[in-house]
Amino acid sequence: MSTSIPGVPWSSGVTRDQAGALVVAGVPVARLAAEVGTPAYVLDEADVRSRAAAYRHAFEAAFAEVGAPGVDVYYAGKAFLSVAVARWVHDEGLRVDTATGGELAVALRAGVPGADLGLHGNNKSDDELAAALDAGVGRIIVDSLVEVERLAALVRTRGGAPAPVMVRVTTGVHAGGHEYISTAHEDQKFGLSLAPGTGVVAAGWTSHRDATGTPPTDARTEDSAAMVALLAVLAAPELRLLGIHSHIGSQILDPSGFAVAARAVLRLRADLAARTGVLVDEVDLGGGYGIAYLPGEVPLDPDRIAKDVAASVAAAAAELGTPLPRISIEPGRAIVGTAGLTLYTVGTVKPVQVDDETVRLYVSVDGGMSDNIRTALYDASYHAEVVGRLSSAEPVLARVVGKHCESGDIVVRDVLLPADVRAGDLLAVAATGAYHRVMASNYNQVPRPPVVAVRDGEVRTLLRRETVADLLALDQG
Ligand SMILES: Cc1ncc(COP(=O)(O)O)c(C=O)c1O
Ligand SMILES: N[C@@H](CCCC[NH3+])C(=O)O
Repeated sequence: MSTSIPGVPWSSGVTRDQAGALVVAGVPVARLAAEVGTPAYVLDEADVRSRAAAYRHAFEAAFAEVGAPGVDVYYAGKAFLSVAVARWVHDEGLRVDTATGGELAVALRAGVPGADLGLHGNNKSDDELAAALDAGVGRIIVDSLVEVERLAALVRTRGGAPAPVMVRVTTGVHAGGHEYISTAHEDQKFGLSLAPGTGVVAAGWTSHRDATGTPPTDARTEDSAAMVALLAVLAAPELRLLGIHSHIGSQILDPSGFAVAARAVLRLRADLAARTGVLVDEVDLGGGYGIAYLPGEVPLDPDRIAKDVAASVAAAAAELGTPLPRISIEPGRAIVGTAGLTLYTVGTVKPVQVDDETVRLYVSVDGGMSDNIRTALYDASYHAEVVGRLSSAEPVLARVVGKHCESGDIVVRDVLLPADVRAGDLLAVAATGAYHRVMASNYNQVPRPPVVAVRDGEVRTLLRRETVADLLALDQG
């Protein structure tokens, strides 16, 4: 995927005009600031669409090449979801993965058919499960033994067709940009372990038997939690087992973990078939494909990763003597991350003597940790530039900070900015399309910024700016 400004992770529609100001999909940043104000999240529609299409084509081609029966790409809506974005990705042939009743409601409002939706979550409420059943979602990804029981009971009470289910497993692969976004090691809350013997604990064996009376009849104490859950789904007439799901983490730049996880899942699928005669049709390998946040960083390439994963899946299936499953993946960040930037206005600029040799320029912007929590939460790194004008002043060490009452309110920890950066300058932070607006807060009663889409010189508001009146309206006195 080419960016028009080499090296910097702006969206593919970003250019500089003759005066040096940034232009996003034909819209100069000064016009954006005048029309929608700052701070604002700006999303390049063409970039989202082309990355969605690139992932779909790459995985379809790679798995067709190895003879797999098909591929589905689910856009992970947790990265950023609005009605328009759900429609864009669905137009591009993607399905939509949701993680809560709220995300499900947005996707449904967008008109995505239930059959093209999935529902995840380690702690789904009965209301969320019922909403998924009402919508006829294509798959519910169960995350615990208790949920298998609860979902079966819900279907029993409501009547109707068996619920289509995938079982989320943890493969023990440690991958991802930060411990908090790594999801397949043992000591965390997601999924069901593949390690032998873990089924005993996961099932709360005795109490599980006593409490519910419906342990899978042929489960053994040496079984993994994942195996016990699969057997439980097969034993429940209210559930229809579609397949096995694995998601190893997020912002993964070393692709080796995908192959290891894929092999582990295929082995479990073969073990289940040997045990029960049921060879499940589908395997989901999750999302997690890393993007560039800094100039020079190299994102995962969809064609490369698709070929590698397809080769590993094909090799594992051949070794195990099982036919290839239908494959699905769930990229989120890789679809919307690079498409977004956050546009701020600079306020206070304060040089601070840090030690005998170093002066750091603290550049305050009109947002902060309420619109970008990733720096504080994951120690994430970003690139920022003064984007309203070209400066010939020398670059100096700077830190972009927000307006919150917190010294950890840092947006960009270290960046070189022109020494003449001043109040009123427009400043943009790159690669903020994923996990920014959706993780935004109202800390210090700061209203959340809008999300605007740009395309061919047009600006369209996807989510309007919150106002103080919105916040006051929540306050019931
Ligand atoms: C189950 C599941 N699928 C997909 C994703 C999307 O991950 P990413 O945005 O890194 O592609 C996540 C988030 O880590 C997830 O938990
Ligand atoms: N919110 C995280 C990713 C979590 C992925 C969802 N399981 C981030 O900003 O990187």
